[in-house]
Amino acid sequence: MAVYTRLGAEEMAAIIAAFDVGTLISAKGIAEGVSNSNWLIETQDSQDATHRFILTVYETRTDTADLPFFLNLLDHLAARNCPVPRTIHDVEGASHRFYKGKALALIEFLPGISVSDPTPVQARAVGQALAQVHLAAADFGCERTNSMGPDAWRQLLSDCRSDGLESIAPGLSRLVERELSVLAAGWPTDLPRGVIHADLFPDNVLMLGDKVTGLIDFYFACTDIVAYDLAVTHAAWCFSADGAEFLPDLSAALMEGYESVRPLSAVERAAMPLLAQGAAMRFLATRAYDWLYTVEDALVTLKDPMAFVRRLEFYADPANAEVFSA
Ligand SMILES: Nc1ncnc2c1ncn2[C@@H]1O[C@H](COP(=O)(O)OP(=O)(O)OP(=O)(O)O)[C@@H](O)[C@H]1O
Ligand SMILES: N[C@@H](CCO)C(=O)O
Repeated sequence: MAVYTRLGAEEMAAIIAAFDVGTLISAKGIAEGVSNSNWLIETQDSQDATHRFILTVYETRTDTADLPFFLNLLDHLAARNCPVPRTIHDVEGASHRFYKGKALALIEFLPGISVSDPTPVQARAVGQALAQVHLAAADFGCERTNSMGPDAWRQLLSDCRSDGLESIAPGLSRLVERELSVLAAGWPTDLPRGVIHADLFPDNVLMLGDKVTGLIDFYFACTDIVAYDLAVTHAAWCFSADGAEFLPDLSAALMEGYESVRPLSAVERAAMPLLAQGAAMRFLATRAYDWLYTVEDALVTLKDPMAFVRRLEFYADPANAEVFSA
């Protein structure tokens, strides 16, 4: 359940009035998502036409200093025909406002649903959309450090401590230690960098049939290795949810879709197995940390770290490197 902030009807109407999008006629809290509070907003304009928006109130996990990067990026990509929501600027032209000390933004509502069992055709479309974002962001001009990069994984996993990792699964601390050394020794420094989404899981993609209608939740977007974003997306889309089964048809379709728009260079392709190990480590780290330290009565459903331990083991096996070959 992700509505942490309570807003009365009059408060909501006053907030919406600052955006010049008509009169508020309904506001429904959205259950999905864990970081911020979200509402589906409906308004009516002077011609009685209705319009839909998403209102987000940013909670503690989002640093408001990063909002110009996230929100300007949406506008930049939307202007270049990427399927991302535009931000609605307020009557003063600002992309976000503050209400009772919290930042909020109104963004375009996009139709579509998040698929749970993607088909290869859908995976191909996601690969294309991701590559389109990478190309369209090339002239964005703003930078943001990846707050979930290799240093953050190491810190989170060290905070989990060996006994914490062992309580999740016997042998996990050894595996993590070994793989962190492999990643530290080989993490590439010479690959093309750019703006990446960094969290393109199926729940962050809206689809209608085989068409991608929305890429959402850009709140981990940052400047990093572009091919790493493809590795994150591969880890997120090409396995059964528990990570036990690799889905080769989805993998081939995702890679093919991506490369139909932005072909990988030879060095990027050669780095993919290691980048994918890094991607698996990133989600293993955040999930393990949340698994150990989220208070029991929190409203969120915890995500299983083992699902990414299995992916890490898959990517670390040299026999599987061929999934990234041309
Ligand atoms: N532009 C949009 N159009 C339509 N629906 C949207 C849009 N943005 C968000 N949603 C809906 O709101 C939900 C939550 O959005 P989002 O994933 O951005 O929230 P969050 O709390 O930041 O997520 P998380 O904690 O998973 O990172 C989505 O699953 C989707 O159902
Ligand atoms: N998409 C992430 C959560 C946000 O970092 C996960 O599934 O673990």
